[in-house]
Amino acid sequence: MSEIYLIRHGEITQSSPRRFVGQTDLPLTDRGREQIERVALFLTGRGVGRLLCSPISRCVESAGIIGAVLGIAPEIVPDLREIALGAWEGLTVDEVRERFPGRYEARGRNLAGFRPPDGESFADVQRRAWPAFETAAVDLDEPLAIVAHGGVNRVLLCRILGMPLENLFRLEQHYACVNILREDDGEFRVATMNHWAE
Ligand SMILES: O=C(O)[C@H](O)COP(=O)(O)O
Repeated sequence: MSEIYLIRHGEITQSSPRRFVGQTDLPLTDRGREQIERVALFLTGRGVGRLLCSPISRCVESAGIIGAVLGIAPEIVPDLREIALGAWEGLTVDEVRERFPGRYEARGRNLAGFRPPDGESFADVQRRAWPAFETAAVDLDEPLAIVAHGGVNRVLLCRILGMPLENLFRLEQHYACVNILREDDGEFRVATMNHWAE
């Protein structure tokens, strides 16, 4: 049995009102870097031998900070990238409602299956992210750390918890939170969810 630390990247700049981010490449804020430095300290001494991250720069940067402290080179895993929100990326909820009437509400009724134009559904994300996660996380000899996203972490947690994707936003994922998972004989358990410190 070994532990998997599933982490969300640190804070990024968000405008107010909030805009859909998806795969848009936004950098960490200074606060986000500090949050991740605290995660690196939390992981110190826990025997983490491998560090994976999404290819999007907020995760690459977060993993770089953690890797520098732990002395591990991060490995990029393309299938851990955040959900593609296509034509909705960069828009506010009001702008989506204006440009795509009724679609924001349609998404709310079908979070698992709804795809924005040129985008993905959460079921699509689960289909690609779960095999990437599982391949890396079974039969571990030493603890593993993964830096990914709010959407990716939630679909992985839903799968482990046996929760329908329709409920995924009930799972909180703060910036720089750590979820502690345990794997035994191909079975995963969630030991701690959304652990974070300010
Ligand atoms: O807010 C969004 O549109 C995306 O889910 C971004 O999530 P992330 O900040 O965890 O990448």
